[in-house]
Formats: sequence, structure tokens, C-alpha cells
Amino acid sequence: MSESSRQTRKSEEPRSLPGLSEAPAQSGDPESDRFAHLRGTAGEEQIQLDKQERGFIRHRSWRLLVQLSVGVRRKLLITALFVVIAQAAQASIPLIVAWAIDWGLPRMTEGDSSGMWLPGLSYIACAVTAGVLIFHYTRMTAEASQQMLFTLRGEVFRKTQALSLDFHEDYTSGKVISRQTSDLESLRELLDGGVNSLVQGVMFMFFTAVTIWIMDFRSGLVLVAALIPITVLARWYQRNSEVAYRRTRVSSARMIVHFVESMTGIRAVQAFRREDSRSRQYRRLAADYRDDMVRSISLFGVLQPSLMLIGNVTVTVVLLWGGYRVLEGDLGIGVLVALVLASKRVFQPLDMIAMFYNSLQSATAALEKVSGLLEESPTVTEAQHPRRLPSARGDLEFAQATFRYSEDGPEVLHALDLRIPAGQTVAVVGRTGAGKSTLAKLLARFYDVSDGSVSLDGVDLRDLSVADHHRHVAMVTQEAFLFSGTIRGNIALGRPEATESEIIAAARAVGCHELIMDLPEGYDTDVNKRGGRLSAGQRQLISFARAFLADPAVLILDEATSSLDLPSEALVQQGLERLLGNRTALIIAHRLSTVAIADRVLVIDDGRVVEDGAPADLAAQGGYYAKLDAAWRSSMGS
Ligand SMILES: Nc1ncnc2c1ncn2[C@@H]1O[C@H](COP(=O)(O)OP(=O)(O)OP(=O)(O)O)[C@@H](O)[C@H]1O
Repeated sequence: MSESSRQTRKSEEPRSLPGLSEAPAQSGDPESDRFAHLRGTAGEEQIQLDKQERGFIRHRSWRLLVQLSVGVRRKLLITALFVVIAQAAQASIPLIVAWAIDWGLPRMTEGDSSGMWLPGLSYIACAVTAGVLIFHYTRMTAEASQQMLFTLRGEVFRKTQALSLDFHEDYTSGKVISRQTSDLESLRELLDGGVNSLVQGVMFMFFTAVTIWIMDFRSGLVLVAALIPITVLARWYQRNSEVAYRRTRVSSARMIVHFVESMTGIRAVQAFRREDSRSRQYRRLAADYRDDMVRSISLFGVLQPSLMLIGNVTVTVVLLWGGYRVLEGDLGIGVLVALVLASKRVFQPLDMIAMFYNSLQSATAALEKVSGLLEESPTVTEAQHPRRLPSARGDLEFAQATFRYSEDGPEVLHALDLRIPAGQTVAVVGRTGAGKSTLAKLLARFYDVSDGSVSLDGVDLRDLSVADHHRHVAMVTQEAFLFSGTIRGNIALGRPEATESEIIAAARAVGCHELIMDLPEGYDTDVNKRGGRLSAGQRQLISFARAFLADPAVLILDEATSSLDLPSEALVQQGLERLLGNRTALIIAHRLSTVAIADRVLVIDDGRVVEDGAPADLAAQGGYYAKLDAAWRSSMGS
């Protein structure tokens, strides 16, 4: 592939699917309530569906397919035309054979050579036309189907990135991975080969059946009779395989979820010696998947040979009846040869069609899940007319802020009133589960308050433009996540347009320039490669540099609970102080050293502020903070 075409492809943006993607998870029409349990990803694991539920899900899946076909419909139309012509050409071959035997042979015996070359040339013309067209439509189908998958892949990725945190906490990354990988793979199998073989097969059968009718309508009647058992068989297969394949999509997703969790949590798995039990669980899930697959493939195992049997019986009937009629002088021998040839060929595509049906069932089950995911919509959205805030002082206010994680869940914050003036450093402490992280998540707008408001410089966060919110409020999480790539790239995430010297200045500011320069390739060190691996403290410092570069007015810090060794802690502490500067900061603090640099400490208990004041004042009051302070001091031996 040339560099320029690669460049073009790099910048190619997948088309978004407005119709489906922006469909509200609940719409106002009365239908919506009836199917509320199936909207979005709800009811994804439901295997048995009644007729109306199936109709609802199927409609959603087909709508997605139709939307995906926008942009490639012309190509699909031309492909269909080519398929029709190519199959007509192929199906006419038995007709030419009959013509050659019954018309050409007698002429040749009379010394007329046109009896040979006319059928011969026609035969070659048909074969060449079919060959050339098959070549073209195979390529065009691949282009169209890959384009549709490209759009869908981009859309699934975009949607899962856009969905709010509450969705991801419920849905888990394993399921998203399953949608993006195995489900799209099923769809690929269908679009790549399946549709082609269906249209090709159906057309071939149709034209061959027509030639049989042209040659001898009685043999045509035998074919029609064969359609009866074929239809019964197809109905049986459709009913059973639909459920079977839905089951395989669910068991495949469960297996992938378990795999992803075990891999992302590999440290915890090894620390708690859970390797064997996780492996056993995985084997159980993989066995479920295996059994579900065997069940669905077994259904196919009944379908395919049964179709072949019906086909062979039909050929036998055509041959015996036709032979009898030849003896009676009712049918030409050439026509009989052609009839047997055609009726043998008419069933050949059944094999292909059965396979198509198989991949259709698998892909339909996958499409049900993917279309459900795309139907989800974010709960945290930008206001229709967002307010701009080009620069921010950093005044924060929670006004009667009440919050619950789900509508029917318990209240986690209770009508909280809290003002944090610009430039103040606030340390938040409290028992586990008190609501400290929730406070931070509301400021970062991972969630919106259930009641009351949270505002920045007097602007309700729900009214503030998302871009301005991101610019003014930055969160540094305790996991200090680094993306694969270089250290430079990781710092630059704070402000992608930053220059090299600004990146270095940010690293210097938080005190990690020297440690980066000590790494094998300095700022070019790959954080995931051997030699680029960083300690917890180093990762923290790099995430500080990233936040420094972003230069937000408000910083939210979720301090790591795991203690660092003393030299690292001192370095991180220094880095933190430099990062804070004049910004407003809310720090979920786990270290005395952090609380010591705070202007104010908030003690949260059960979603309420129970102590609020300067660290020294609170330490003197004898409350929760005083005990915490004493415990920290004694643990440090001071
Ligand atoms: N995603 C969630 N869904 C439902 N409930 C949640 C969720 N996250 C937290 N909670 C609940 O909200 C309450 C407050 O949790 P939060 O994480 O804010 O506590 P915290 O003070 O930060 O605790 P810790 O110090 O252990 O991190 C807890 O009762 C917790 O169980």
C-alpha cells in the first residue's frame, strides 16, 4: 500500500449513524414502555423472546443494517445486477447441452459444421461472461461489506467512548470487547461471503429451474413438489437455530468478560492466588460456550444432509420418469440428459444457502446485541445551548447537591452545601464509603447531581460547555493511567498542541525531568516496554506533568492509598505542591503530608460534611480529623 493511500485512510473518519445512535433509550411513544426491558443493552441476556419482542429486536437490527448500507447501495445494486447476469449465464449451460445434442448432433452428421461451433461458441461465451462478472462482484461485495463493517466498528468505538461512566460501571469492558470483536466477526462472515452465496445460489436455482420448465414442465412439477419438504425443514431450522445462536452470543460474551477481567486484574489474581479458581471458572464458561456452539452446529448438521437427500431423491425421480418417457418416445434423449444435469445442479446451491442461513442466524444474534449497544445514550450530555467560560477563576459550589448512583439506589450525598473559593486547596478525608470519590466524580462530571447543583464560577456544570469544563477542571486519578506510547506523548495528552519546550517545562515544574532523562531513551521511552516501566511514584509525577501542561483552574486529585517509599513520597509531595500553585484543588487525601499543605480539611461522613476547617484547628478540636491526625503521626513515629 502506498504511503499516500495510507495517509488518506488514516484521516478517513467513519461515518456516524445518526438515526440509530442518537435514538433515545426511552422514547415518548406508548410502544416504548412495552419494550423498555429490551431497549439498549437491557435484556441482552434474554434468550427466549415472544413474537412481538422478536419483531422489536429484529426491526432494530435491520434498521442498523439498512443504515450501514447508506453509501454502498449503488455498489450493492450493481453487484446484484452482475450476480443475476452471471447466474443466468451459468444456468443456461444445460440448455446449450440439450441444444448441442438434439439440434447440433444431427446437423453435424449431415456435414453442417455450424451444428458444432454455434453451441460451442455459446457455451464459451456463457462461461466467460459468468467468470468475468463473478470476479467483479466478488470484489465489489468485499468492498461494500468491509465499508459497512468499517462504519460499524467506528460507531461502536465512538459510542462506547461517549457513554457515561454509569453505563461502563454496569456493562464492563469485557462485554464491550465481545461486541467489538466476536459479534462484529460474525457479521463480517455474513457480509463477506454469506450474502454473496445467498444471492448467487438463489439466482442460480431460479434460472436453472426456469430452464427445466422451458425444457419440460412435468420435471418442473417434480421440483415444485420438492419445495414442500424444503420449506418445512427451513422453518424448523430457523426456529431452533435462532434461539441456539442467541445463546451462543450470550455465552461467548460471558467467556470474554471473564477473560478480560482476569487479565486486567492479573495483579489481584496473582496476589490472592486465584489463578486456579479463575482458570476453573473460565473452563466452565468455555465449556458452556462449546456446548452451545455444538448444539447450534448440530442443527446445521441436520439441515445440510436433509437438503442434500431431498435433492438426490428429486434427481432420481426426474431420471426415472424421464427415462420412461424417452422409451415411450415422449422426450428427446438430449433433453433428458440436460434435465438430469439441471436438476442435479439446481440443488447444488442448497449447500451454500444452508451455510448462509447458518451465518445469518449467528450474525442476527450478534446484530441484536450490537444494535442494542448503539441504542444506548449517554446520561451526562452537553446542554443544547452550552455556556462558554473562556477563562475560569476556579470558584466551586455545591448547592443542595443530592446524589444517588441509580434512580432506586440509596442517597449517597444529602443536600450538600459547600463553597470552595478560587485558589483554595481542600483535603477531603473520611471513612471508606463516606462519599469522597463521589464528590470528585460530580466535579469531574462523570455523573450529574440528582438534585441541587454543582457550579464553577457560578455556572451550573450542566450548562457549561463540555470543552470548557474539560479545559478548566482536570482530574488526576490514583491509578495514574499511562497510555502506550512515549513519555512525551503521555505528558502531551494534557495539551496536545504543546511544544517540546512546554512539555519539558511541565516535567521540570513538577520535578520529573531528571528522572525522565535517566531513562534509556529519555522522553522517547516507551512506557510499556522493558526499561520504560515506571514505579508508582514516577507514574504519579508524569500524570502531574500532564495536568500541569493542561493548566486547569481546578484540580481534582484522588491520592493513591498505597503508600510509596519515603524518597518517592517526598518527590511526589514536592511535585504535588508545584502542581497546585494557585489553583483550586480538591484532594482526596490519604497522607498526612498532603493534608498538611491544605488550606482546609473537610471530613465527610455518610454523604455529609461533618468537620470543616484549617488542619491545625481541626486537629485541636478532638473530632474525627484529630484522631486521624494522631494516628498518622504515630505511624510516622513522630
Ligand atoms: N458506581 C457506583 N454505583 C453504586 N454505588 C456506588 C458507586 N460508587 C460508589 N457507590 C456507593 O456510594 C457510597 C460512597 O462511595 P464513594 O466511592 O464516594 O466513597 P469514598 O468515601 O470515596 O470511599 P473510599 O475511601 O473507600 O474510596 C458508597 O456507599 C458506595 O458503596
